[in-house]
Amino acid sequence: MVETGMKGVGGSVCPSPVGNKSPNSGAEKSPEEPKVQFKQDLKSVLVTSVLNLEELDVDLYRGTHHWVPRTQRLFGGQIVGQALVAAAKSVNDNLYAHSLHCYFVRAGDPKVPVLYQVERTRNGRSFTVRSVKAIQHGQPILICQASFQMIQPSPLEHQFTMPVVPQPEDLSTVEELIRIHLSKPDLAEKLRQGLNKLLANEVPIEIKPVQPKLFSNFFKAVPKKLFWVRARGYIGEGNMKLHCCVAAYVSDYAFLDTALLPSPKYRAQFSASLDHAMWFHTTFRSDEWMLYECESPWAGGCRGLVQGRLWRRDGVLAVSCSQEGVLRVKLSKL
Ligand SMILES: CC(C)(COP(=O)(O)OP(=O)(O)OC[C@H]1O[C@@H](n2cnc3c(N)ncnc32)[C@H](O)[C@@H]1OP(=O)(O)O)[C@@H](O)C(=O)NCCC(=O)NCCSC(=O)CCCCC(=O)O
Repeated sequence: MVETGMKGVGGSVCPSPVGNKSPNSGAEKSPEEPKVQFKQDLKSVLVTSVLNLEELDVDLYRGTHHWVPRTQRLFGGQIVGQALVAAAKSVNDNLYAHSLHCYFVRAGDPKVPVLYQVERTRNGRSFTVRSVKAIQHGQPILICQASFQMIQPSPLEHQFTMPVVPQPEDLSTVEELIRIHLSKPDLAEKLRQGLNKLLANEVPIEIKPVQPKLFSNFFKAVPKKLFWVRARGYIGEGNMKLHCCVAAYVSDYAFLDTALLPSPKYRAQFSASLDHAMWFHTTFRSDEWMLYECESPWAGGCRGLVQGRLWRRDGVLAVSCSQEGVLRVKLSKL
């Protein structure tokens, strides 16, 4: 794993301890307060496998796959998460990722592992930069630059306000929503097959949509969506570097399709993320519910731009993300 031990990161936005507490936590419990859901004590596969890179040589690592999207190209979030693990292994313990910028230059092949080659670009007094190349078949599939900083508290602080939404305990998971659809006797056979395939997915992320109907992509809507998200399984407190790598994995999921929301008459024939950028603002736990606020300010030229914010439950903005993806669409038959 990246590093072990209890470490904080950032702290400039909110010097609160690691963890995503509900806005009411610490206060006396009111009868309306939702019950806290405890996770199974099963370690997240993201920690035990996906982000657990094998060290082959100095600054050279190998990563394997767990879940592969139906497109049969490697999941972008997996490659970014693994690249960040590789980069983080070469920086001092007192440095934490504050941003990364990646280009997906070739489709990842799920049949072979990915090699991660780290270049120690610069070690500064406060900031340290690493460049990582993800390689398959001797060619780069991703180029990534990650910047790390030592903790530097600052009086300069502000953040947007978290949207007010229902708490995850009051919402259904994607799987629960799919099962409700599947129980409808008049469901078209093609849709039933598609939903069953989705259920068989072993994506190591749990999602609770705030507006479930937007997840079906059948309704015209402004290009904004909100969902609660967390890593499946337990990761635990204390390894902020690892939580950032898991957030990198999570942040690419269900992100780009925000750009399709205003155009339900089209469906993506070919979609793939072209680039992905992240900014880590403060401490959080990626195995606890975070609100992912996604919006697409623009689409055109067979591309879509999406921007996202990952909020801790206590209203602290933890991570910001941006991505442009290629979106080639065709008229939807449904
Ligand atoms: C394909 C990328 C983006 C670059 O494209 P291009 O330079 O065009 O590459 P080619 O290899 O020449 O073409 C690829 C593919 O596209 C077809 N193509 C190209 N141009 C056109 C055109 N003008 N009109 C129609 N079709 C065109 C071309 O024929 C090829 O089709 P194919 O033969 O059927 O393959 C390239 O840079 C790339 O692949 N980059 C990697 C992108 C990537 O893998 N990103 C990460 C994965 S995406 C992801 O994980 C999203 C999350 C999914 C999970 C979820 O939310 O559910």
